[in-house]
Amino acid sequence: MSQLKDAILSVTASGDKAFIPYIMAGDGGLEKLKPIILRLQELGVTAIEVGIPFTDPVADGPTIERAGERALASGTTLRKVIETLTSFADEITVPLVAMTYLNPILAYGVEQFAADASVAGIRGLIIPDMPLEESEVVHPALTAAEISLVQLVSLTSTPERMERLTKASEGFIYAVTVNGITGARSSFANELEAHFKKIQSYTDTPVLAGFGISTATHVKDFGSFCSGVIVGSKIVDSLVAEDWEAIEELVKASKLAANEVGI
Ligand SMILES: O=P(O)(O)OC[C@@H](O)[C@@H](O)c1c[nH]c2ccccc12
Repeated sequence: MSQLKDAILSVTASGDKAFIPYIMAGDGGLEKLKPIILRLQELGVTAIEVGIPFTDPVADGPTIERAGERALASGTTLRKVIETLTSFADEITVPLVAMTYLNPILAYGVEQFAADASVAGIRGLIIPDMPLEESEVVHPALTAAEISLVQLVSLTSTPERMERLTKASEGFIYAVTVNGITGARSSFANELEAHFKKIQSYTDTPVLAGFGISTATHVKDFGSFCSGVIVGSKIVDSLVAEDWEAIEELVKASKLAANEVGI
């Protein structure tokens, strides 16, 4: 069972698309984590991806990397993020998906991490530097704590690997939208449609698109052929600017059912 998957499926069953904002825990200080999470869930997001800052963030883009540097400078650690989340876990109504590299988890202790993360409201986990072949290091402890291990599927994966990653992915499939497609974003949706349909054909676990999604039009475009989106850099920038209107506009773009009937 996966609370994360269930949350996404209940959104798509109602005709809307899943919307998962990414935030960097500790950007602006850890005291901001609670108000940000509570406000995002009030806006109607499906889940929240919570990034844990790391000194060697090989998979992060420049915006996320800088946010990570700010978070580290303010003293943020995996342990402090979990403690902070736990302090208001009873107010968290959406599943949290932690995004952390493998090292901090190993340093914390895999079993202890899984148990503490679960109490903190973490229902999914993305470990971008852990290959599928090595996931047995963490998988049993995560399963015991009912935390879904989400796999990233990139455009460059071979068909065999794509199928393997897709079938192994829990909660949802994180389908990476970009690869050599830079600049003109207006056309990327069309090119990716076939790729996404292929991924979805392997599984009934929802496929979500992430990377480079920054406008309401992107959200709607991707929503037309997958189960929803993950938005990172645009959310991080908007939080720094305290531009909640921009965030609200993106979330609204995922509410297709409401838009159709004009409410
Ligand atoms: O920032 P973007 O282009 O909106 O993409 C989301 C991405 O940043 C976020 O999901 C993320 C942050 N760090 C990661 C590391 C690996 C995979 C994904 C991530």
